[in-house]
Amino acid sequence: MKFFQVKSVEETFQLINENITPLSEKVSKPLFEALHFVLAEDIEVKENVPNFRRSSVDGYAVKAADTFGSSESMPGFLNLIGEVKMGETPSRMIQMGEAMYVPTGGMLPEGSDSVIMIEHCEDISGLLNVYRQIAPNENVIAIGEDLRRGNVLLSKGTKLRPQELGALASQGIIEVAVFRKPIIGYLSSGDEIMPMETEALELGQVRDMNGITIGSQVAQWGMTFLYGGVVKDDQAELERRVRDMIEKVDCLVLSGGSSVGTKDYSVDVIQSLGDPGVYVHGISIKPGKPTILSNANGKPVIGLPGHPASAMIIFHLFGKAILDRLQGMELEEKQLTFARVTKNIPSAPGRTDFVRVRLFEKDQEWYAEPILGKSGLISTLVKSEGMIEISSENEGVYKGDLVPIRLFQ
Ligand SMILES: Nc1nc2c(c(=O)[nH]1)N[C@H]1C(S)=C(S)[C@@H](COP(=O)(O)OP(=O)(O)OC[C@H]3O[C@@H](n4cnc5c(N)ncnc54)[C@H](O)[C@@H]3O)O[C@H]1N2
Ligand code: MOO
Repeated sequence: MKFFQVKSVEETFQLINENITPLSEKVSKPLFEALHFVLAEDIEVKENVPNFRRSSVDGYAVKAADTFGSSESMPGFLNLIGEVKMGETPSRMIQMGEAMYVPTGGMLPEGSDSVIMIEHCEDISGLLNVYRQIAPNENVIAIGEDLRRGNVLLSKGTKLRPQELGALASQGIIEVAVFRKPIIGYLSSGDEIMPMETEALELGQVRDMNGITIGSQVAQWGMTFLYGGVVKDDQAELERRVRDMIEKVDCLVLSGGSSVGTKDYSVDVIQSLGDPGVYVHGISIKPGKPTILSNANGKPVIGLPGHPASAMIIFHLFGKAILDRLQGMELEEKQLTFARVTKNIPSAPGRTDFVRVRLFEKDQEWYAEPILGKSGLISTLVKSEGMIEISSENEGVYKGDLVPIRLFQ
C-alpha cells in the first residue's frame, strides 16, 4: 500500500528555500521594460532628491520669523520682491521683511526658510498681507529629504514595482541589471482531460481547466508560460513529454496524477528526471494534500493535484514561492488584508486549512464570508477574493475574529 509522508506547510516553505537555487543569469533592461523583474545588484543613491530646497505648495517664500504673531485680525506685512520661475534659480535672495512668490516645486530663494500658502495671504499692490504665522521649514522639502546621497536606494533581490522604477528614474538610471525571468513549462495529465476547445465531451470527460488557470497565474506574476497540452495516463508517454518539456524550461509544472492511485504516475516520472529528486510528496494542507515538489538537477518540478481549485491554491502558495526564489527573491512577499469572519469555521488539528472567502464591506468594516464546497471545485474560487489560513495548531476560527487574508491577485 502507498502512503504519503506528509510535510507541514512550514516545513514545505523551508524545503523550498533550501532546494531552489536562483537563476544567476543577469540581463540589462530599459526601465520601461523592467516592471516585475528582480534587481540583480544593490543600487546606491548618487544624487540627492531633491537637490535643491523645494516648495511643496503655491505660496510665498519668507523668513518664518517675519510671520510670527500674524493673524486674520492682525495681519503682518511683507514686501513682495518678485517671483521664482520653475526650473530656475531665484534671481535674488530674501532679506528680513521680504517675500517672493514661489510655485509648487519651485526653488526657495536664499534667506527664506518657509513658504506660506497663497490662501493665507493677500497681495495688495505689492504689499503682502500675511494672515497666519508659520514655522521654519513649513511647506519646504529639504535637500535629500526624499532620497539621500550615499543611502541604499534599492537592494539586490527587490522586485521592481512602478514606485521602484520611479525612484530609479529620479537618479537618471535608464537601464538596470535584473535577473532573467524563468520560463515555466506545463503539462496536464489524465485520460479524461480534453483540450479546452473540445466542443462536445463524451460522458466522463472534462475540459482542461488547469492549463489556463496556472498559465494565467504565471502571466499575472510576469513570467513566460509554455503550455504543453494534455498527456494521457501512460507512464512511457508521460515520461517522454515531460523530458521533452523540461529541456526547454526553467521550471516544470505537471497537473494531475499526483495522488497514490493506480494510474498516478507523476511522482515516479518526476523522480526519474534528476537528482536530488522529490523532496515533498504530500503536505498536511487542505486542499492540495497530494502535492509533489522536486529538484531535478537544479530545475524545480511541481506536481500539482489535479482538482482545479487545489491546483490553483497550491500554485498560489508554493508555486509562487518557488518562482520567487528562482528569481532571487526572499520568501516574504504576501498580499494580505484583514477582515472579520462571518461564522465559526472549524478545522482539523494537525493540518493547515486554506478556507476560501468572499470579502465585503458593511458599516466601514471588512468581512470575510467562507465559501464552502468540496475542496476541488473551481466555482468556490470564482466566488472568492482570498483565503484564510487556519494553522495546524488551531481548531478553527470564531465568528467575529479579525484574521489575515491572502488575496488572489
Ligand atoms: N486514496 C487517496 N485518494 C486521494 C487522496 C488521498 O489522500 N488518498 N487525495 C485526494 C486529493 S485531496 C486530491 S486533490 C486528489 C488529487 O489527485 P491527482 O493529483 O492524482 O489528480 P487526478 O486524479 O488526476 O485528478 C483529480 C480530479 O481533478 C480533475 N482534473 C485533473 N486535471 C484536470 C485539469 N487539467 N482540468 C480539469 N480537471 C482536472 C480530474 O478529472 C479529477 O476529477 O486525489 C484525491 N485522491
Ligand atoms: O487536497 Mo484535495 O486538493 O482536497 O481535493
